[in-house]
Amino acid sequence: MTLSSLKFDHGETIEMLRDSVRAFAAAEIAPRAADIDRNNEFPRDLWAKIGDLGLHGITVPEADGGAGLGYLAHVIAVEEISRASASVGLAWGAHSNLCINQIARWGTAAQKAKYLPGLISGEHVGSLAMSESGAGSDVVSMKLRADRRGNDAFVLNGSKFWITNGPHAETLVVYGKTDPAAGPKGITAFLIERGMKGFSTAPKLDKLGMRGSDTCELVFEDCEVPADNVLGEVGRGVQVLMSGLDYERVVLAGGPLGIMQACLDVVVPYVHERTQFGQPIGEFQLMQGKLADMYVALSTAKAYVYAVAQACDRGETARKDAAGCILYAAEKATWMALEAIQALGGNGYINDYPTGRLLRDAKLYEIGAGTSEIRRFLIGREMFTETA
Ligand SMILES: CC(C)(COP(=O)(O)OP(=O)(O)OC[C@H]1O[C@@H](n2cnc3c(N)ncnc32)[C@H](O)[C@@H]1OP(=O)(O)O)[C@@H](O)C(=O)NCCC(=O)NCCSC(=O)C1=CCCCC1
Repeated sequence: MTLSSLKFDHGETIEMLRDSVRAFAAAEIAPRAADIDRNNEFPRDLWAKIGDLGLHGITVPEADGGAGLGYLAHVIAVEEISRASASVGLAWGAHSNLCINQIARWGTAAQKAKYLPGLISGEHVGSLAMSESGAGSDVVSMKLRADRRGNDAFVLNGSKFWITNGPHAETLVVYGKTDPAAGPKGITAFLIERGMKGFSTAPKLDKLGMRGSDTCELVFEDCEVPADNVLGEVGRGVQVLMSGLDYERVVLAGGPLGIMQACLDVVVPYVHERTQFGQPIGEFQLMQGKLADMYVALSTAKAYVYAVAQACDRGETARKDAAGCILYAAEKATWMALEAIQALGGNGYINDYPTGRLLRDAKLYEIGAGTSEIRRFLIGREMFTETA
């Protein structure tokens, strides 16, 4: 018997999308998830297969070669991929949302024609770089310099840190300071290509979790970038960055939803199979209480995340709730992975079971795309100012 879940009426297109991504992820990703984690390896071969499914350009308008489906569809695809492997879900979210969606939203016709086809087919991997070793939560204090050279180029010097997909990306959206004295108004976004002279990547970082999603430092040493590669306007990169973070938080909130579902996928069969004191452990009310709390947490998180994604699809700004839905989903995912370990007892603590991986992967979502503390700050500040 399979566990039934609360139905959200998202219409036929979204339900078909969910079914096809779920079937793909179950066949192509889930069987490899433990090895991907153990070997600390980004499964690049999946990119072409995801491209064949037409998923990479999920939010890109059809006129630009995408599927034109929107943010709710994007959340659901991240959720289903993350259910199979959270680290593949994260790497794909960085590719499809942080990179592709930003180019689709801000790119000129020429930029879109040049960069989107390779990213949408899966031939190329995409990345986005804002953080630096000294500018994480305080992202606008970034130091990467982008100095004008004549009318036609900028020269980038500095580095970016913790960059998801950095080791593999052919196309990167990178933020730098074109006017360091202007604070946030001195930020500009650039499109960077692997192979540009003066651009290199350091060895990948050895992370606690999300080990199928490679992360590294990017280094820029007199890297000359054509002025045509400015994404958006010079000096207005902070708008590109901040609005992108809102969409990123909503879309990546699909990750913790997938992790929570993966916890149930392990725990529910286990409580039937495992017997203690002469009966399946699911007969014990303390275990039924755990099941209930897990189910309610996932259903609540889904309702919040989906509602915010639908608001984005209606064109509403959702800064407070973008932060709110990922805050809630991420904290519940970490809690739920701990509950899953507890439900499996000794087995939950050994690596033959996926529970340890789920916990290590879940923790990233309380840090990446803004820490829980930054999310609370954003929500509280907006609540205070909008009621002043
Ligand atoms: C919120 C924050 C802590 C502080 O913001 P401030 O108060 O300085 O920003 P504020 O004064 O709110 O705004 C600045 C300008 O920006 C405009 N704008 C804001 N929202 C928007 C918007 N939605 N659309 C357009 N413009 C916007 C704003 O108007 C202002 O411009 P103005 O001065 O008026 O000309 C911000 O720094 C932040 O958020 N940090 C977390 C970074 C952070 O989350 N990294 C995570 C990187 S790691 C990551 O992403 C991943 C990790 C793992 C996997 C993949 C991804």
